[in-house]
Amino acid sequence: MKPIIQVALDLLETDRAISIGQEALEGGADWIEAGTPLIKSEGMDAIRSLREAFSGNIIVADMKIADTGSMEVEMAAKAGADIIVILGSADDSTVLEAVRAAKKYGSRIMADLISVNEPVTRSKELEELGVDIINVHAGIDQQMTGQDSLSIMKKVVREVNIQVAVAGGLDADSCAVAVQEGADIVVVGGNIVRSADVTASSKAIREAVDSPSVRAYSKKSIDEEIRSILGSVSTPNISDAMHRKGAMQDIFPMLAGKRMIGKAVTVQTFKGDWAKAVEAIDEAGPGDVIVIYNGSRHVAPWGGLATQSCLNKGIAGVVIDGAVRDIDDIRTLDLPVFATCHVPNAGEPKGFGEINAEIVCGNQTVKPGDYIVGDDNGVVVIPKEHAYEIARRAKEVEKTEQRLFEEIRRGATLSEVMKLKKWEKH
Ligand SMILES: O=C([C@H](O)CO)[C@H](O)[C@H](O)COP(=O)(O)O
Repeated sequence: MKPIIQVALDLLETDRAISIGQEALEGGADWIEAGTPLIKSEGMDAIRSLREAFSGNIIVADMKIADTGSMEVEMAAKAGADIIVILGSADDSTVLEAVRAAKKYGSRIMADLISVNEPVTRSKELEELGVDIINVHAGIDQQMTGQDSLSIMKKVVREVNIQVAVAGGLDADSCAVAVQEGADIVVVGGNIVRSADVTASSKAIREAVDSPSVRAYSKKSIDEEIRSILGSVSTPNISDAMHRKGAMQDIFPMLAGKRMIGKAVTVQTFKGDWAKAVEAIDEAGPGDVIVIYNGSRHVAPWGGLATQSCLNKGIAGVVIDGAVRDIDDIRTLDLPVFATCHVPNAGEPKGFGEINAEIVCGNQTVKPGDYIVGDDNGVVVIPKEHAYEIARRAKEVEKTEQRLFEEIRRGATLSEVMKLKKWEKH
């Protein structure tokens, strides 16, 4: 049987959900899911509206039922849902009540294994309890910390005889792997609904699940993955992902149009003393960013010769809380340089300070190995221990903005698209 694509409409407003759902169906999606955020935002009316708009399609209500199984299934079924989602971790009494109610109203039950400790054992129990579909799911917050659902899904498909769905940040490549490993249903949210071209994204997933064998899936190292994700987002996306933290203050690009991503080699120096700053070039390697605290706007610990030296070593860029000089040379060289200002005079190479100690640069703490990203907006520092999660969250921000941009391009204003008045704090 052809694999089923369930598009998860994780939006806050029904009107946007309907138009995005229509575009997803044009690309080849099969089932329409009223996402949990949509149901929480607009209630059963969201399901009613989707039922009306998509009369020929299966409607899944992602209720994530935790209790009162019968009552909540009845609500969703009467609103028009064909499949209703309960939490796999719900008590057996709730699951049984949900299953009984679903039978009464001619609906099916999908059990979501999000945060279930023993997913394989629980899947077998859920099958026994009468659930129709198991959904092996890494939740959106879990995905941001690197959890994925495919490895568990592979085990679950071998143990149960009911349909198995898989969800959790799936894209065309991972959908292809999922169906090759036996998934009957792929549930895709963000990678369809937050893309600028929903139809094209949905089509790419359709092609991937229909011809999965032609795709190669290569696993990157964590550092490669972090760098690759950070390479596709902006410093504003990262700042949003960090809840408006991480941006260096009073540090500006010295040349326009340069993007910089790398791991910090830190330098603490004092007012114009350029010895440690320049020695750090020899300590740093390809892909590193030298981050210097110098503390003077009037004497520079950095200039054109140091910049050229970095290029010889494949260093990714330089950030200076302080001044640079030789700005005319720096502008002709291909190295991203960020600093407080530029001045004519250098200091002296006295040798005070330290390389690779924790420093404060642009009013942000920077540890050796933290990820530093710079672009025309400025520089952000990402603590290394949270780099993967922040990169993933920044990517989600970027996807959301792409979709908003597209809707605004079609003629709406930002406040209209975001329903700003409705979502003001009361
Ligand atoms: O169920 C979901 C999540 O818990 C939010 O309610 C998502 O619909 C599901 O994870 C699919 O979305 P993506 O992970 O963005 O593909």
